[in-house]
Amino acid sequence: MAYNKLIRTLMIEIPSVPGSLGKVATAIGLSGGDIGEVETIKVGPAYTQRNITVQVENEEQLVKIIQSINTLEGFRVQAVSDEVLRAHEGGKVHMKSKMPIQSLADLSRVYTPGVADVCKVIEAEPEKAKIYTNIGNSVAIVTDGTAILGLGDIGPVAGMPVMEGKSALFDQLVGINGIPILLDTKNPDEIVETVKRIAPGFSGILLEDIGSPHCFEVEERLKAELDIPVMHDDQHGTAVVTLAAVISACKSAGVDLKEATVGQIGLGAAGLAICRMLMAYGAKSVLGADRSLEAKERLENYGGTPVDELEELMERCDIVIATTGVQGLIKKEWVQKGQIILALSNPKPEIESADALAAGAAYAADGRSVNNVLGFPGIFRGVLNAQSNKVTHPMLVAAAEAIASCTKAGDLVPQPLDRMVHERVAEAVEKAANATE
Ligand SMILES: NC(=O)C1=CN([C@@H]2O[C@H](COP(=O)(O)OP(=O)(O)OC[C@H]3O[C@@H](n4cnc5c(N)ncnc54)[C@H](O)[C@@H]3O)[C@@H](O)[C@H]2O)C=CC1
Ligand SMILES: CC(=O)C(=O)O
Ligand SMILES: [Mg+2]
Repeated sequence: MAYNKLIRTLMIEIPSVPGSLGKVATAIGLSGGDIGEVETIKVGPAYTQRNITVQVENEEQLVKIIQSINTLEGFRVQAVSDEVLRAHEGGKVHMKSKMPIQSLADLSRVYTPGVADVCKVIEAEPEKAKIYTNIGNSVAIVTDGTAILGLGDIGPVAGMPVMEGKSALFDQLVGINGIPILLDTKNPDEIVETVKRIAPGFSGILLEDIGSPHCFEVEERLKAELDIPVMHDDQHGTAVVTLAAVISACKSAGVDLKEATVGQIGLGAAGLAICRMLMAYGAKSVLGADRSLEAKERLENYGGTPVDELEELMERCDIVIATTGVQGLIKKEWVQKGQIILALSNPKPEIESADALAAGAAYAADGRSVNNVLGFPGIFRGVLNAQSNKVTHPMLVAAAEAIASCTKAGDLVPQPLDRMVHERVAEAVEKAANATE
């Protein structure tokens, strides 16, 4: 099933006569729905109850499907459930014990009194905590909830599904223990103070969905004040993956980045970091637009060129990247022939890739494929493997080049679930860390 549509499960009561399931399938198909799994819940003499999963474009189409099933004689949609919500029931991650605790001997080994000896070993030699606890493999995923995806300041608790998602990805892609930490403050001093105080339990800090401009100060201060690696994913994870996509797009389109003009729409956390990365990587010039004057001034301070009108930026640039959180911001008629367009906002892009391509773009991608999931797991795996206490610019460039090197000809980035990509990123980052230390 495609992942940009709504997925719903319909619980339907169907007459127990041959051909009934076919009638439901036809009703769903004629209304434009796409059928996934079909599950039989109960078979009775008169009625059979089935769960049918359908993929639909929008809520209106869902309503149409339900109405058309209900107009069939003897058929009734009893309930509609949301597969995505169902997948989140009870949360997506779970802290689990690695040790079986079946006997009293196990208990005294894993817990008291045995554990006290381990505490004393660590007290005498604190670095042994990395051997005898999971601190060496744990990263805090810290948010204040101020820029959750492109949903804005919805608060840390509403942002928890995203943090649990990052945690699940850390675990499954690179075996890191990612612990979500929700902060009940947006005050930079309090964020820094709180993260510093919880830092002893972790070997790295991934700042996530902390909005601009306070994210810049928070990250800089934590980097300076902590002796473990700190990275704001929305800035640097995104910049890494965007650079990888730009490298691939330039290669495929025969564009030399050193001769290219890049336009960045949205100069917040992601946008400013992307500009800085592309300028450092040698783009000829980087233009940037934002509705905030301060954001444009920040770009200018880093050597970029602010532009006031989006249309002007679209006209002047070979490569356009957007991270505003505003769905549909880029109009089809602004797209130039042969342009490379990365509309990276989640959950919905500034322009659909199909529309950008139809309007003449040579390459187009959105934030579901060009996504920092390709970056942050391998970056932290590499940094932890190298036992480095920082994430540096050369490590980020090495990560971007590793992602680009795993990309198939014609694609902009590799498939995020390809474990080999994350291994390559980790190796490249570890190598870059060892080269600088
Ligand atoms: N694909 C990916 O891996 C990633 C995508 N993103 C997406 O980028 C978007 C922004 O995220 P952040 O940079 O963290 O947020 P942010 O809040 O730090 O930045 C958003 C910026 O866009 C500007 N903006 C908003 N509306 C605008 C408009 N109509 N015209 C011009 N500028 C406008 C704001 O002034 C702000 O500077 C979100 O939708 C997020 O999902 C962010 C990180 C990773
Ligand atoms: C992917 C991500 O981190 C974001 O959209 O905020
Ligand atoms: Mg994010």
